[in-house]
Amino acid sequence: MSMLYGRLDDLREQSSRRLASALRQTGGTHQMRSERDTSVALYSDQLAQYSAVENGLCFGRLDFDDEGRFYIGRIGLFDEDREYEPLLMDWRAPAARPFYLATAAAPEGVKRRRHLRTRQRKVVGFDDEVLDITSVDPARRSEGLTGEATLLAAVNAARTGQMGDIVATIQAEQDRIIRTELNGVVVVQGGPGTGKTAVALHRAAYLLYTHRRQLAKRGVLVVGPNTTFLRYIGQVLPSLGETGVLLSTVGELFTGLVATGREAAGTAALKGRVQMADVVANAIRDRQEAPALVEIPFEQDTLKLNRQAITAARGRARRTRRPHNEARRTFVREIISTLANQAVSRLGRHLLDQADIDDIRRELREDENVRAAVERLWPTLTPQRLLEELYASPKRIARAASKLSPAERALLVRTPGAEWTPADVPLLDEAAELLGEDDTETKARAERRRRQAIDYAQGVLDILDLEDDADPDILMATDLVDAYRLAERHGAETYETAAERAAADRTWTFGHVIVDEAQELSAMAWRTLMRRCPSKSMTVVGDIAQTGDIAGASSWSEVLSPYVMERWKLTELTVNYRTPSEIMAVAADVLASVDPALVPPTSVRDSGFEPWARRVTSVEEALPGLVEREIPAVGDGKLAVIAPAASVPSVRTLVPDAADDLDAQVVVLGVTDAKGLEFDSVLVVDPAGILAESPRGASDLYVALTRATQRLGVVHTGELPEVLSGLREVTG
Ligand SMILES: Nc1ncnc2c1ncn2[C@@H]1O[C@H](COP(=O)(O)OP(=O)(O)OP(=O)(O)O)[C@@H](O)[C@H]1O
Repeated sequence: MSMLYGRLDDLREQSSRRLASALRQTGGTHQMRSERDTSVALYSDQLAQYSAVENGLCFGRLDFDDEGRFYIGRIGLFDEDREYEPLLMDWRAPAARPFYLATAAAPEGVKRRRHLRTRQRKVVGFDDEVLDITSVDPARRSEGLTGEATLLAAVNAARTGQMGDIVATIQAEQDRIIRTELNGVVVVQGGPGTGKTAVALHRAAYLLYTHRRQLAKRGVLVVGPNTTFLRYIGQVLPSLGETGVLLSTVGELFTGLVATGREAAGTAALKGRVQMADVVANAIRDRQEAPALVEIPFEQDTLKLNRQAITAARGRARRTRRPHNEARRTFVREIISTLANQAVSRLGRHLLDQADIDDIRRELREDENVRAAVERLWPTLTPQRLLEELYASPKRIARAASKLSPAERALLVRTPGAEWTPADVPLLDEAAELLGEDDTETKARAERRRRQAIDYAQGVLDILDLEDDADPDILMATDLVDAYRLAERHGAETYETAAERAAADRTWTFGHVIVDEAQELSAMAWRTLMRRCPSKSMTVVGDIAQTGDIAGASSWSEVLSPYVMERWKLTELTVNYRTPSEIMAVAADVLASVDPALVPPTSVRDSGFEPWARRVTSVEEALPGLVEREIPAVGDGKLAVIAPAASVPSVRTLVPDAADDLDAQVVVLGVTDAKGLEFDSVLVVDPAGILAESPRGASDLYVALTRATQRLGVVHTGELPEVLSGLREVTG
């Protein structure tokens, strides 16, 4: 072990030396500077990676029948002095696969698999498995687990509020999914706690390792349901030495806008329906107006546009099939030409030459009244303006959404200035596609960046000039020219990771997209995501049985077939690593009430703790004491109180130490925010309230019950819902 850490230290020192020397270089030709920037980025990345893999650098060893052996770890290390012989095998390398897949029945030449337990840089223990067919006991329940002792230690450990990586104990069914080929859509369906999120993140690391060249350029996007969840999983990829992945919610994908507004569940569900794509398209056409007559005062005269002329211009513009803001140019040209003809014939065509006619056109184009008229007939629109003005006007909604019922249309009405909601984002994105990019802000940003680069280049040249001790007055002008040129070249080659560039660009398309809790996404959100991934290289991870959002999915085929028809591959995870069997037995009844055909995943272990229910006369009175009593039981771990969304604020006041950030020991959450998370102990408050709160209430209760890794208690005031009759009632 010390040899491996010695090698890691050498590499770290080498990179910091190179980084320091790159940082010391200043000036030089533009090419030297851009090379320097690339080196700085490269060495900084290397240093970040070396620190990230410090913990648990090496976690396994494979001994082969032919007496060969090698160590497995987070990254590959090679012996420089001995022709780069491998010292440590990267877990993602094909040669490392038997560590995850070899079994006694199919040992792949492996004699022994060793899982190493390390603390800081020391080995503190190990578990060996001898892959010997005669040792297979067919009666053992856990047969088929890889590295069972290490796995059980990992799943039993107290939770920290941050998801950890599972690189040392990936199971065979998970490994197969992680290493599925890059192309095409892979769906990972699995019950709660089956490691879907873990698999998705390890797959991102695997794909970046295996297809580095292809993916580093376009980047990988991981989409999660909310920012709490993204924070929870945020450390996993860095701990695997990967930092260039963009983590985002769908609500954050519309660059330059924060969609934190809230709205009624029915409104959000409606906005998620695929029919909204037509509503947005109709809303844009509706803005291309053709009134019976428009009169435009121009100089001493009044020019007239009748409906026929407007419709003709509009037809031409529409036939370009360009987005609204781009087609506007054609519309303007047609209108100006109609108006110019009128003006010319009134003045007398024979009195004017071509230069006069050109002047008239120019004057018309610049005239305030003409501009205002054109703006009314074919306005320049941003997605924000389009939607805001649509929501503000029941009349506009009626025209754009004639296929919706009056009650549905009423759900869309909203006063201008209200905050954008997550369900608005796919609509804004749809609108942006149909309107054409309004890139004023991007252009302004690029211009600012260019100016900074010019200032920098100018600064460098100034220094060089001074060093040359030349006449500053003469050099000024040429320097300026050079500075522009240098800055431009320099700017084009500035090093930014794909993830950074992608985050600043709405139209960025990714090399691979991973969608977690994918069952929650609406049809409109899928359209947004599919646009970000034209190659349709995607990993879609979720559990149809856990769908809580009314706009969410009821079947993978329904979600995916509009984009890839039947060309997607279903993979399944069946073992639950989180929830112990005692809790799963209770959750299984709830699952059966969602759909009797659904099969719950099999728990990998028992906890020895029986979940309970307690009927109380008042939650206000009882809950603080129950929380107090539960805290010592979780020790260093975490406790979550999960309540119906509507009662979360009041429940929070009952648990004084509770916070909504996951670092706190006790958190109070609604089901939506608890999705994908886990805690050592969970208290579910008011299960009947959770069931009643949404048409998908049973799925929500199933999610709430399956968040616990050890202990579960249910607190209720009225009768315990029928689906929980398997719980033991306790008193006192
Ligand atoms: N092979 C493994 N080794 C160790 N721990 C594992 C393994 N697979 C999963 N786990 C652990 O099980 C827990 C559940 O995993 P994860 O959150 O990925 O499940 P999930 O399927 O996404 O669950 P849900 O659908 O409820 O969100 C995590 O703590 C994860 O680290």
